[in-house]
Formats: sequence, structure tokens, C-alpha cells
Amino acid sequence: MSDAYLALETGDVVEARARSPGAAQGELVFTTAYTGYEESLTDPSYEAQVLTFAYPLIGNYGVREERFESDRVHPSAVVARELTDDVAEWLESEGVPAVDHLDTRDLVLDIREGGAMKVGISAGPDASPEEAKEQLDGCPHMSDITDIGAQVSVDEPEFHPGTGQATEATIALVDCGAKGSIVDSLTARGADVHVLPHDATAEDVDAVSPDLLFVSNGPGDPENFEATQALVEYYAGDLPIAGICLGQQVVANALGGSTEKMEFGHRGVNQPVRDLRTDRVVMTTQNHGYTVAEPGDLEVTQINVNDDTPEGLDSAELDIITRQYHPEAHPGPHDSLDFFDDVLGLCDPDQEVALAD
Ligand SMILES: NC(=O)CC[C@H](N)C(=O)O
Repeated sequence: MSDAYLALETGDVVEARARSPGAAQGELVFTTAYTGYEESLTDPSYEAQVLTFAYPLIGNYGVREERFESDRVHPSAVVARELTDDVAEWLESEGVPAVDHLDTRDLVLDIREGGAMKVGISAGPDASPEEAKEQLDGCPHMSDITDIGAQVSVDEPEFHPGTGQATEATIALVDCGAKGSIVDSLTARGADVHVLPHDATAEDVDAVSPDLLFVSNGPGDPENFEATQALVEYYAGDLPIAGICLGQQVVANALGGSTEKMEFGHRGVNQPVRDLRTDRVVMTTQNHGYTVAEPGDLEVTQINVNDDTPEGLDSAELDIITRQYHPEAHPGPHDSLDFFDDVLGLCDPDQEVALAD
């Protein structure tokens, strides 16, 4: 007998095995990543989503805290063909429902055909299809979760001193749900990083006298990060600006561009990206469900090889550089780590960074 149920927006109820009990709701998405499950599960960008792993076995190299991207698990529930005991016990200790022993190939095809959809989950000894359907009925649309930034951002500024030697830059990093690896990539190159709340004001930014404003990754609809967008509007042209993933989207929205929801997004560790200036293709890690539709004052410098969506935006005039993918990704690939050298180059008036106009 099954002890877990997933109620989908298609009307189907899928039976599964409970590995961590509880009821949950969220936007059902899938990642094709075959490695990096600890990083994915602690990535704040997965807040309010139910993460399905397309790769069939998750947990085969254990659970180690030093690989975490934040201090908690962010998906509201986890779905896989087979979860190891290590991962199931970790998710149970975090109170995050998890299910396995279902055909995740079918689920991924449902998402590919129907788009990212809402799901309700009921798992454990008292689980029922009715409870799963109640969860589904109560699940909000991702774009309606207007306070999602507050759920993942620091409440107070935090300071992370540089550990490397390459630069003496000071960065104001607006935390919209930042992955630890972004801060680490900057401090490892010597930058002092002030992590500021998502709703930081210009006074908060001025208080740390930064050389550059950095907008982090984060969950949900970029249009719900109004305070962060206002900061970018305020500083554009006066301070160099960089961003990753949600950061790219917020920067585009601030500079006359627009964003839109994708059908099922890009989530995986082998997304090919072409640089339009060099024709070089790099492999990238991605996790996003929205995309820049119009780049506004920025120029599209990199595109996704699969669907031509913007992956990199620049402005030489405004000293802005953003990426839709994750150059900092662990365990990799690390093809695009030089992004951070370009970002820090923008802080140094003696350094030439070749940006598109
Ligand atoms: N990783 C991210 O920053 C994701 C950005 C945004 N929440 C999206 O899904 O598109």
C-alpha cells in the first residue's frame, strides 16, 4: 500500500513511497542535474518549489554540510526515483517531506508538456489523496508570493571580509536569497562583501561605501523584488552593477527591460551558453523559471544554445555585467568562473573590462 500521494494540476494523483513525512505544496519543477544534490537542496532559489530529480539515484555520496549553499533546505518537498537513507534522514530532520519509488520519467514529461505546475503532497502513515488535493487547492501561484524575498534574505547586514589577495574592492551584495558560493567567490578574490537585506535602502548601501552593487540569485518572480529594483534604478550609471540569475532579471527590469515566465525553465548542470562576441560555448549550471524578455538599456552578449534566451547582459556605458546562469556553481562546471574577475575588474579604474555597449 502507498503511503505518499502527489496531486498534480493535470488532475492526476501519483502514488509514491514516503521517505520524510508531512504535507506540502509548491511549484513542481525538475532538475536534470546528476550531481550537486546537497547544493541544489540548500539553494534559496528553490524556495516554494517542489524539486523533482530527473536523475534516478540521489544521495550516493552522502550529505556533508560544507557543501551547503545556505543554512537550510529550501524546496518545500523533494521527489526522486530513489533517495538514499542519508538524504531521507537529512530531509526528515529538516522537516521537509520527501517521496520516492515513483516513475519520475512520467512526472518530468508532465512538466515538459504542461509546464511548471502546482502540486500538493501528502506523505507518511496518515497520508491520503484527499490531503494531497487540499494542498494543491491551497497552493498559490509563484508570482503571487510577493514576500518571497523576506523568506530568504538576511534581516540585518552581514560582513564577509576578503580572504584572497587579487583585489581590495568592497561589494554591497543585495541578498535576494544568495547562495553562499557567490559570497565565497568574491571573498576568495580578496573582496570585502557586505551582504544587505533584499529591501536595503540607498542609505544602507552608502553606509558601506561600495565599489560595486551586486544583486544575488533568489526565488520567485523577479517583479516581486521592487526594493532591489529601485536600488538598481538609483545607482545605475553611478556605481558598477553585477548580478546573477534573479540578479540579471532584476537589473533588466530596472533598466527598461522586462521578464517573463518560461514554460518549464532551465534546471541542470549542462546548459550550453554561447558568447556572441567570441562564439565560444561554455557549459553552465542553471536554476531558473523566469527569463529576461526585453533587455532594456543592456545588450545581450550571451545566449542559451537550446532556446536562444538571454544568458548574459552587459553595458559598457553603465558598467554593468550580469549572468542568468551560475558561474559560482558547485560542484561545477567552472567554465565561466572568470565572470568574477570581470566583476571585480569593474571596481578597478586601472583595469579594462571588455563589455558590450
Ligand atoms: N536561481 C535564481 O536566481 C532564480 C531566479 C528566478 N527565481 C527564476 O526562477 O527565474
